[in-house]
Amino acid sequence: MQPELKIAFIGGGNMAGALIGGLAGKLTAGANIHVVDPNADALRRLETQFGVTTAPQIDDALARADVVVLSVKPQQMKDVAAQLKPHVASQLILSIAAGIRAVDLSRWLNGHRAIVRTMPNTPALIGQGITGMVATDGVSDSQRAAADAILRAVGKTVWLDDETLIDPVTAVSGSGPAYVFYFIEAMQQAAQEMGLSAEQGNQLAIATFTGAAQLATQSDEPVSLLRERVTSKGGTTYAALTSMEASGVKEAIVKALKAAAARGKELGEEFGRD
Ligand SMILES: NC(=O)C1=CN([C@@H]2O[C@H](COP(=O)(O)OP(=O)(O)OC[C@H]3O[C@@H](n4cnc5c(N)ncnc54)[C@H](OP(=O)(O)O)[C@@H]3O)[C@@H](O)[C@H]2O)C=CC1
Ligand SMILES: O=C(O)[C@@H]1CCC=N1
Repeated sequence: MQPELKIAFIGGGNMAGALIGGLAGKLTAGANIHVVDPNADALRRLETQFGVTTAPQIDDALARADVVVLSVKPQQMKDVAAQLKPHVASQLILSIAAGIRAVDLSRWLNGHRAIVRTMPNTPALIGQGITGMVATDGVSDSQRAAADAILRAVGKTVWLDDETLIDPVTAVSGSGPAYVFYFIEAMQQAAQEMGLSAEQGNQLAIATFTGAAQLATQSDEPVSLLRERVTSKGGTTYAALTSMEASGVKEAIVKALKAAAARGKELGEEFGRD
């Protein structure tokens, strides 16, 4: 534990809550985490659960932070940066927002150069997240290590050299848990339509995802080979995959992820303007 690392969160919503759950009392003491959010109920929950300090708006407490995590929606980022600007000096600014580019954050923060852009995901809540991250030139080695430690407290990290790759990361792993839940929902629906109970469908679909993901993680073989092993010639899996091919499921998934990446880029253009 780095008991002295002081982290401030601007925005105490879903993703910030997931990160704080992994950090408080583990990477740093809860009392070293400060959360700013206008919602009193959300702040009270975080105080009670993790022992963090809170405030309804940005104030001098931000100047004492080593790392300021920007965890508001992309649409809110420019206003937040304007409120934050007078309190920024040597802190590392760590953004988790989709779309918003480091160059825009830097401009809004008076040319601040220590910025890490990240894209985490909600399995961070149970320490199983994965985060794509990229650092600007002004980030020191110790700040980079601190950013990595923060995101590793809730899962794995993947560093990128090129900021434009954050949009594809957002499409794959940032939004990815939603596609998995969507696929599980479809399997649950099919199970029920074929006569299984909701509980049975739920259990079968979720355990299948967990088991297949663990198998893919632990296997040295490509997933395409793992898929082929399930697919007996002329059997049931073959029937299902042939039906999916005929419906263009893979093309639809590829198209959907490209739409997510395009939306990430668009969010940056839409909400990164002056
Ligand atoms: N959810 C996810 O799976 C992921 C989200 N992200 C990114 O994380 C960021 C947050 O997303 P998420 O947690 O889902 O969103 P939430 O809406 O749950 O959280 C944002 C919080 O910020 C608060 N807020 C608004 N304005 C301010 C302000 N001026 N000062 C302080 N707090 C403020 C909001 O309050 P109010 O509701 O009143 O506006 C809200 O509580 C987004 O930029 C998103 O792109 C990244 C990866 C995954
Ligand atoms: O949907 C979104 O815009 C955010 C970013 C990735 C996951 N949720």
